[in-house]
Amino acid sequence: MQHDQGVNPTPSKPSARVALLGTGNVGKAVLDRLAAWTGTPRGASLALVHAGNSRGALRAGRLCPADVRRRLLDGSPWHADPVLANLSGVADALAGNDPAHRIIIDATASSEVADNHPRWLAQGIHVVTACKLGLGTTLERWQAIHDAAAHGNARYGDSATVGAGLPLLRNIRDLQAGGDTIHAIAGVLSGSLAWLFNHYDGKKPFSEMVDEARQAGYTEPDPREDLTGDDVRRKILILARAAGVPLASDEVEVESLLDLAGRETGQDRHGARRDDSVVPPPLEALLQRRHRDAAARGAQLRYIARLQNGGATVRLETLDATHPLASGAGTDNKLAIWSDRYRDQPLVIQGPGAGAEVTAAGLLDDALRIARSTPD
Ligand SMILES: NC(=O)C1=CN([C@@H]2O[C@H](COP(=O)(O)OP(=O)(O)OC[C@H]3O[C@@H](n4cnc5c(N)ncnc54)[C@H](O)[C@@H]3O)[C@@H](O)[C@H]2O)C=CC1
Ligand SMILES: N[C@@H](CC=O)C(=O)O
Repeated sequence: MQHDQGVNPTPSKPSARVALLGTGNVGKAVLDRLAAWTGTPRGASLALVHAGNSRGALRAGRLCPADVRRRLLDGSPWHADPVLANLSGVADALAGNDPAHRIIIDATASSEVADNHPRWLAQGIHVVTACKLGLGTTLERWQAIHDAAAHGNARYGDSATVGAGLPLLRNIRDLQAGGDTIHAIAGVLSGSLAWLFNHYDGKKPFSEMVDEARQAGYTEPDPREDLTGDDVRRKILILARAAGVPLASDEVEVESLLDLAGRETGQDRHGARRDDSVVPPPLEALLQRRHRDAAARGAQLRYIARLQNGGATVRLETLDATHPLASGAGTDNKLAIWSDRYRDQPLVIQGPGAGAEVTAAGLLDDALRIARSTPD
């Protein structure tokens, strides 16, 4: 599968036609970034022709991103026309008479949209995605995406799926392209949990902080996806598969924070869900105690994913302050990669790993790389 790495800037080629799916936290930030590029070469290289969400869609020869954004803010109706809103019509929106690239930007968390990635790729439409459900769930879907991209000679821009656009996948691929085998990777891959554990002091309820992280746009649309470890499971799967270890989803051993609390009290996750709080009282108590114990020895709580010896784990760890993965602030993700050339000391990449702006930037970096390449 071709990824979005080749850059071949050629002035005066037709603008790539772009469809944006999803106008939530990330999609809005994509629109803001596109609006800020109006009248610039970057803006000229990407023509937004379709913007859709679960309510409907807008479509035109060239949509004005600022207008689309305004219509979201003022609540103007979006066409609920099934032809426009229906995913099967998105490819039509991208059709044109010139050989311009066609790009779908997926800023949804929708499995239905991810199901369509292989179909679009097979049609030669490039897909750029923040959604991890394409590469980070079943091996069958992951394989279908690879096969379809090869068949359609299309690219799959996945920078935003892990690390919210940090160059994690790119470095793993570059190392392998240079002849290295990836031996192991380990890191903090959840921006929301990093933010939570960086700010939690055991005084303010963890549940309130989860709500703050949600409002700041760091969590998944459903924060339980972060707390159960499902989001990190998908990310370590995406990294592992890119590193040449084709793990199935259930081969990742995940310690869900929700189950962790349930195990202590004998209440299962479903029992905990019935009281309708995202962070049930047993988890509050458990985190308070784990935080107090860690702080007493100057250590940090970190939710760590590891790929080693062909297996992967995700769990809450207490790391000494001097541990290479312990440092970091805000939503920082931090990934250590061991390979042939980085055998003793790993390559370490760190930076903000959640948030609408960085994610939108990662998506549009991928889209620009595609737009600047020569259509095949
Ligand atoms: N928030 C972050 O820091 C990061 C988020 N992501 C990913 O970005 C994606 C979007 O996240 P948010 O913007 O926070 O979600 P959100 O819930 O704010 O927005 C999702 C959008 O998708 C739309 N949508 C749902 N089904 C659709 C369909 N069938 N067709 C068209 N649109 C549809 C919804 O109407 C909504 O506009 C998720 O997959 C998330 O995992 C990735 C990296 C970082
Ligand atoms: N919910 C995710 C957002 C980015 O993928 C996270 O917390 O990292």
